[in-house]
Amino acid sequence: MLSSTVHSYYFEVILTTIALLFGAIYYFTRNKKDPRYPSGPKPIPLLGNVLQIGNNPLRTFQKWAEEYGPIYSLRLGTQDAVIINDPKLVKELFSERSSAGRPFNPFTHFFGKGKGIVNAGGPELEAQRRFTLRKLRDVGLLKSSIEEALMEEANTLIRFFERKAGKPISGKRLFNGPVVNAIWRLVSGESNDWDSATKPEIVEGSEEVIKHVHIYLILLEYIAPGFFGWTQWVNAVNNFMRITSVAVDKHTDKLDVHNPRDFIDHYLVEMQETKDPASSFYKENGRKNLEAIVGDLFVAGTETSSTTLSWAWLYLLKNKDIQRRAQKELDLIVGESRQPSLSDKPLLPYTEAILLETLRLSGVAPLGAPHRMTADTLFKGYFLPKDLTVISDLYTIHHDPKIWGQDANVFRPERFLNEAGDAVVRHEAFAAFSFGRRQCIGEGFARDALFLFIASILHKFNIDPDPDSPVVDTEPMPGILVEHQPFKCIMNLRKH
Ligand code: HEM
Repeated sequence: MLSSTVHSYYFEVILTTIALLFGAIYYFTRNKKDPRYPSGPKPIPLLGNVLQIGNNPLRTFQKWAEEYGPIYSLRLGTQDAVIINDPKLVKELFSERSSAGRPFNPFTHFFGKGKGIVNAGGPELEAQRRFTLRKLRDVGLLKSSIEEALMEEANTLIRFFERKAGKPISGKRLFNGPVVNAIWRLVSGESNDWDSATKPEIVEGSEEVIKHVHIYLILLEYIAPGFFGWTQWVNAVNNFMRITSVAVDKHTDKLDVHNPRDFIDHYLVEMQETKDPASSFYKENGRKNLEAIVGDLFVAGTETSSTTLSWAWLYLLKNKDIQRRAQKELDLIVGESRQPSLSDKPLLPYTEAILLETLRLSGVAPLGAPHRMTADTLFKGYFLPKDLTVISDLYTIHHDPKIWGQDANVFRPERFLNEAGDAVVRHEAFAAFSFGRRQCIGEGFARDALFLFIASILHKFNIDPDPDSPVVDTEPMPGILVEHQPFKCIMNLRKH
């Protein structure tokens, strides 16, 4: 009896030893890297470098950039990643087809189930991306209706501030309504009064999705979904997708192929003209892609744009002299009797420079969106294996004193102007919308919308401090996007 217990004990010890040995061999062979793989901070088993990243990832990445240079590696849990913080290198690598994949992400995947743009890949993505980009950029019907819609949104914003003039207002979430409405108009042609007592369904729906996003959702989906918010988030996404699906149904019923009015109409026309069953625009596949793209435009476009606008408000609140210089330019070009329009843009370089400097300094999408290598690649002597995650550290690029000078952390719109101060200059290291094959497709729309909103408000109002609330500093709060601290301001009508 005793001998059989001892026997089975030894047997278990031997089995465990063999299992551990195999585990160790697997771990070390799996982690044995090509000698040309970029180096980086030393990871620990299972957690990788996660603990070293700490509670201020942006600062940690800046420190690692100094220590390890423009390309270095990290291990995020069991996932290998390479970080790039040199604008030329990001541009060059992201222009290559082999860097244009996306790693699996439960959030974006839940929205599009691999369809659409943000989370898709391969030839289907290329066709969908090309079509959407063309429609957003086209100087055609859609483009002119976008301009008209943006002017109206800017006007609603002015009326909103007129009613609030002289009273303290919170600078947080101030621009969600107009931004969501502008994108919804572009997509569905429908306009809603975001400032009404009951929030329009689309504003409420997209705010719910954002409200329930937090970084722990990814892990907690598997542990206690109801308690930690996964279920609420899934419900919010399903509700949003229902709104989209209803809009597509309505458009299908009323479609006039000779007179497409908005993005959904344009897409439905493309679907009708597609006769090849293998095409990503064909029937059911086309419908799935269309609904996924609508979700993508909201996920990628709303929070980025409205947070950028809030940052502009904070920078302007803290820089009265910059407000005055922009207002001087606006008074000279636009005058008193009308609202600024997009056609004024070339003559309002200082106002545009305010927007560019806000995009640079705030860095709302600090790490862009992660890419995935789709093939083994040798890049600048470094070996980047297939399936490696590649992250562009746009925040470090935008705050690098070697690029922007010793005042890299100062809000100074002049850095985007020529010497005479009368034209905007292109800065090669300006990376807010990233570069290459997955570069933001909403850049033109975002730059037009944000420019028009900033110009229209500065034309009419001064942004002043609330004497009862301290003016906060501009140190960002770390998160998925870079958010400012809560602040209050008072909008005072200007006396021309
Ligand atoms: C201030 C506003 C915005 C900023 C800073 C911004 C920034 C970015 C960045 C950094 C990326 C990642 C690019 C990459 O993967 O390398 C991206 C992707 C994307 N953006 Fe934007 N974006 C903004 C507004 C918008 C708007 C208004 C829309 C749509 C109307 C939009 C639609 C998209 C889409 C669909 C993608 C995914 C592209 C792809 O996967 O191929 N963005 N954006």
